[in-house]
Amino acid sequence: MIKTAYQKGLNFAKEMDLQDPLASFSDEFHIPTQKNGDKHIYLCGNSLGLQPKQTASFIQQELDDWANLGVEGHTEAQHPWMPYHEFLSESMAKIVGAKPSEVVVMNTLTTNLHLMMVSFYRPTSKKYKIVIEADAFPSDKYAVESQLKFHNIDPADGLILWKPREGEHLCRLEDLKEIVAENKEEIALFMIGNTNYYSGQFYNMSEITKLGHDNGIIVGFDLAHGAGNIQPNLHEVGADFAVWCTYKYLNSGPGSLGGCFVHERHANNKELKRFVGWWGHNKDTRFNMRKDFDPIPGAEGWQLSNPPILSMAAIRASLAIFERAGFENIREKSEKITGYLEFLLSDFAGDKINILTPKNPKERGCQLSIQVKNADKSLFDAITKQGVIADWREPDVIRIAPAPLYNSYQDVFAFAELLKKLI
Ligand SMILES: Cc1ncc(COP(=O)(O)O)c(C=O)c1O
Ligand SMILES: Nc1ccccc1C(=O)C[C@H](N)C(=O)O
Repeated sequence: MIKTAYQKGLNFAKEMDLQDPLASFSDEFHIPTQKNGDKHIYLCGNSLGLQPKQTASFIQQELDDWANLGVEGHTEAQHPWMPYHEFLSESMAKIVGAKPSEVVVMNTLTTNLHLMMVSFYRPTSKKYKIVIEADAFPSDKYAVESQLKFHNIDPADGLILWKPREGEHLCRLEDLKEIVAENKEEIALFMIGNTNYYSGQFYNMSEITKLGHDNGIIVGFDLAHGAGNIQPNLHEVGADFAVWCTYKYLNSGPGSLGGCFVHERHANNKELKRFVGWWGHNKDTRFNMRKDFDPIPGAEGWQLSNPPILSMAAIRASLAIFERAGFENIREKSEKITGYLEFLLSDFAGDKINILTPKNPKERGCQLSIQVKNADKSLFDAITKQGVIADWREPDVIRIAPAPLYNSYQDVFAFAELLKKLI
């Protein structure tokens, strides 16, 4: 009887894989291998995405051009290094729903967050507070606290935490509205991590942005867990700025460069204060060297330095896969495969498993954050021992993220069966 149910479940997962139009993409990635030679079940794209097989050749091309051309590669490489970041903008813009002139790949996430706050967090003695989710990623919290301190504002006064209610795990928009109603004259900035790294909750960006703008508040998003996972539609939503990394769902390698969005309404505002460097200067006169700073209109104008081409080559390799797969198809599979994971878990969850992530597919990406009653990290360690790579966040959450580009329905089925056996 049990065997039959198992077989039925497995057959269903196999059938879903057969019908999956993105199924062949998993062959384009290196799937980590266990010591016994079997492939791992990799459900950890929320932390570090897998390596596309074509990444090596994209990087090799730049190494070859460097070997053969030396400095001339800046202009003569197959993909000249001088404008290299421009080769990424169009594909990256599609991923975050922006115009190419609104996005730039540069630096890393926390650096970009600081650069954006230099420009967009301009506190006055009356309007100086920053709102952030209580469960924001630590780096974001450190960054906003240090910006407050930089402006001689005590975080105990200047930082407002948007918290879930007592006994709940998710933040409610009505509570953010309440915060605004109580502090509207004083709030200068919303800095919201979307999708939230811990709960997997994807907040309604249009409503948050409208709420902010209606009250004279600048709105910025950290899309570390959003980019390549959900569609943030940044231009339409009207956010002022956003930052993200490319090593999670964008599969560009550990510590790879980040992305940055500046809405086009700020593109030509030369009055905006910013920290600058020569790569943000007008390209026609950049090498005249002695000109006053003349920012490139749009997001490119926030660049500081000439970027690391080898890292950008990895991003080009990854974005080429997104172009071929089509982001809408990725989203479609994401909803299905995460829904399938949720279905399998709820089948045996009883009161043992609590999924923190919202049920509504429009309020989440592919990650489910799972709490198992009375479990400690030994459960996670047992899962790991059986070949599943997922991650654990203190105090008691296992994050599972089926990434539509390389995970199969059979991966999800195998994980659910394992968890069922272990709890
Ligand atoms: C939401 C969020 N913000 C910030 C970071 C830090 O990014 P970075 O180390 O690239 O600055 C991460 C992940 O590391 C993250 O998930
Ligand atoms: N970049 C890293 C380097 C080392 C270890 C973890 C990370 C992560 O990215 C963690 C991720 N931001 C998270 O949501 O947990």
